[in-house]
Amino acid sequence: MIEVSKLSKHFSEHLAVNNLSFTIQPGEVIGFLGPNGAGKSTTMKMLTGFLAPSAGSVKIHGFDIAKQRISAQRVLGYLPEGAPCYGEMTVLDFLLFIGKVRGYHGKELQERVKRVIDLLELGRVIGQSIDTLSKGFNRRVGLAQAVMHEPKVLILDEPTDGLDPNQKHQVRQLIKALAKDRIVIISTHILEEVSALCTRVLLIAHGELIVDETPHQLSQRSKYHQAVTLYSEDALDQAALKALPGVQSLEENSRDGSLTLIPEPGAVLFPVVNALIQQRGWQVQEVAVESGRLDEVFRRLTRGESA
Ligand SMILES: Nc1ncnc2c1ncn2[C@@H]1O[C@H](COP(=O)(O)OP(=O)(O)OP(=O)(O)O)[C@@H](O)[C@H]1O
Repeated sequence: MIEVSKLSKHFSEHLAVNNLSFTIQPGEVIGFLGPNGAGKSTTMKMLTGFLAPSAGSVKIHGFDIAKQRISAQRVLGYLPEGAPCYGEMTVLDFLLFIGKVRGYHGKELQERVKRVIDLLELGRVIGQSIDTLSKGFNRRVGLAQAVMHEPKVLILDEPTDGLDPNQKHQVRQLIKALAKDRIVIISTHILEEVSALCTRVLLIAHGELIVDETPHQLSQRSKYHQAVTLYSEDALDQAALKALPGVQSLEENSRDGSLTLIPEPGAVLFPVVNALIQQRGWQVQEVAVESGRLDEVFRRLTRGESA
C-alpha cells in the first residue's frame, strides 16, 4: 500500500506540488495525469525518494520514504522520464551493473538478469550499447532495470513516450502482465493509455489533486457520454434529429460528413434515434454510441472549468 499525506514541494517561491493526499492498494494501476508542468514528475520523484518533500509524508508498504529510504526503495521499481543513463554500456553490462547495485551476485545475479532479458525480449540487443538502441528498446531496458528485483510497487514516468504504435502496444501488454498483485503508477499524457491500462485516475493541475476516480467515471463526465454518431451517404433531416427527446445539440463532422447528437445529461439517445431511422427508412451505414471522450474532459478540467 502507498500512503501519501499532505505532500508539498516548493522550488524557491514556486509551489510545484500542493498538499497531495491519497492511498493506493495492491492491484491498482494508477494513471497519473496532468498538463505540462502540473507536478507529475516532481510527485513521482518524491514517491521514490529521489527528491525530498517540503512538507508531508510518503509511506511505501509501511516504510517512510524519508526515514526508511533503503527499505522503501527495496520494494520500489522506478522508470524515470527519458532514457537510462550509462549510454556507453552494453545492455548486458548495464543490467549486470544494476543487479549488483541491487545487491545480487553469483548465480542469483545471472538468473535475475536472464529473467528480465527474457521478459522484455532484449535477447537480440544485449551486446549493443544503450546509446545505439531504438527508443522502444531503450524503454524496454529502462523497464528491465525497474523490475529486476520484482518490486511490489512500480512507478513509471511516461513509459511509452516517443514509441511507435506497435512498441506502445508491446509496452502496455507488458505493464498489464506486470500489474498483477502490484501497485503500478503511470504518468502519461496519452489518454488512450489510461483507458487501456488504468483502474484509477489521479488528475493533477497546478500541483493539486483535482480528480480521483475510475476512467469510466471520468469518461461519464464527457458531454459525448452516450452521444450517438450517424454515418450516412444520404442527407438526414437534421431538424427531426434535433427535435428528438433528450437531444441537447447536434454537431456536423466536416471531416467525414457524419452527425453527432449530444444528449442532455442522463439521457439515452440510441433507442429514439434508431426508431427515427426505421420510421424514415434512412440508409445509415453506421450508428455509433460513445462512452465519452477523455481528451475533452481532461481539457475542461485542467483549464479550471467544471465537467
Ligand atoms: N528542479 C527544479 N527547480 C525548479 N523548478 C522545478 C524543478 N523541477 C520542476 N520544477 C517546476 O515545477 C513544476 C512541475 O514540474 P514537473 O516536472 O513535476 O511537471 P510535470 O507534470 O511532470 O510536467 P511534464 O508533463 O511537462 O513532464 C514546473 O513548473 C517546473 O518548472
